[in-house]
Amino acid sequence: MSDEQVRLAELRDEIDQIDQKLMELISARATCAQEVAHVKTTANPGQDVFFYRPEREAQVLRRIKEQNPGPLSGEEMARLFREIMSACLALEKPMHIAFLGPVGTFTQAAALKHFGHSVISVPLPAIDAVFREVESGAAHYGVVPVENSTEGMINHTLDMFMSSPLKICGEVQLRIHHHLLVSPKHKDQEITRIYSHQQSFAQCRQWLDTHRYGIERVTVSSNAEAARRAGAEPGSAAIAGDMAAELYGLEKLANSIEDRPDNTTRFLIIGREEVPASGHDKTSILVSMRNKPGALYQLLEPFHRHGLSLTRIETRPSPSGTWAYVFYIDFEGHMEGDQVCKVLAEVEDEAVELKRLGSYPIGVL
Ligand SMILES: O=C(O)C(=O)C[C@]1(C(=O)O)C=C[C@@H](O)C=C1
Repeated sequence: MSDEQVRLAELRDEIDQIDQKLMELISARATCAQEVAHVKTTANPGQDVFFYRPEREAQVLRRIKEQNPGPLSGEEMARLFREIMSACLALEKPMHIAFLGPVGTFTQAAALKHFGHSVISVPLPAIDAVFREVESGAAHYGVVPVENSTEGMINHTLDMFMSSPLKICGEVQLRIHHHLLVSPKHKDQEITRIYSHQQSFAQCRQWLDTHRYGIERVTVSSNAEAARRAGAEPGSAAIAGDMAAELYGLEKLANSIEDRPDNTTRFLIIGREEVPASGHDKTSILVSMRNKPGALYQLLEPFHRHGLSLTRIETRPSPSGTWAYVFYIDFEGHMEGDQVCKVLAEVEDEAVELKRLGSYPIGVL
């Protein structure tokens, strides 16, 4: 055997022994999680038991990122633990996660990033269908897009909160890379039509105008549907992400064609219960104010006075009447905190209506 072969054999032997220990430790962790489930169930007989604990998961993942010794990056290590926790949770209770489908969309990628791969993911055709699935109890949680860094808010999601009793339980951000995709079967044919979702066309507008000017752009209901069509129709291409490309066996004609290199979409996790504080949280509310001078100042002033940082404010037309508005506000802090309680009490005094959409851990992954 050469020196190289001897050294490789030694190192592989070492890796085998480490893997054995890792396996034993992961199994011990999984047994612990089963015991946690037993404690939760026996402490709440006949009641709805919440096996998924977003605040605890956020604390675990934050600690892993902070204490990670390297050489793997904190993100990489957290991703591995994300999957371990996902498998442990599935042992406690398999989670049904509804998402804006079909299979292969960025929303599915966001759901898997947030919950890990050991969930049962349920694709639904529209944002309101995801809300309904969770409201009815058919799914434990739902995942819907809420804003994109290039294109702004997804108003349909915001508007759903006006009437839905659901709570926001978490958030997850996903870097969105779009590719120009074709079927390997038809790749020699001239492209006369490009399919994509309207948001993706908007996020790649400049690239398309420069590189594929004049080619027909056909808007479809999702990127995954665009990929499906490009796979079936000669002379067509799709703009979609990696998951859709893989699902329909498409090839990349051009990689990462989004106009802004930091193109990111934020998704919300919706559920039926409130989430306790994790130590690094955000709160979302909907507020409608009387239509009078200084109303917006009056709404925002308590946040400034109590030192609460606003991360977003959006205005939406109120369903109650013409020229009336509802403000959708995100800020740092948890509803269990003193400062947040004081601010919300003051806002409530002045508002026509205040709806607490939820406090939830700031995205870790
Ligand atoms: O700590 C809990 O409550 C658990 O159920 C354990 C555990 C874990 O594997 O660490 C699993 C699922 C929860 O979402 C959070 C954490």
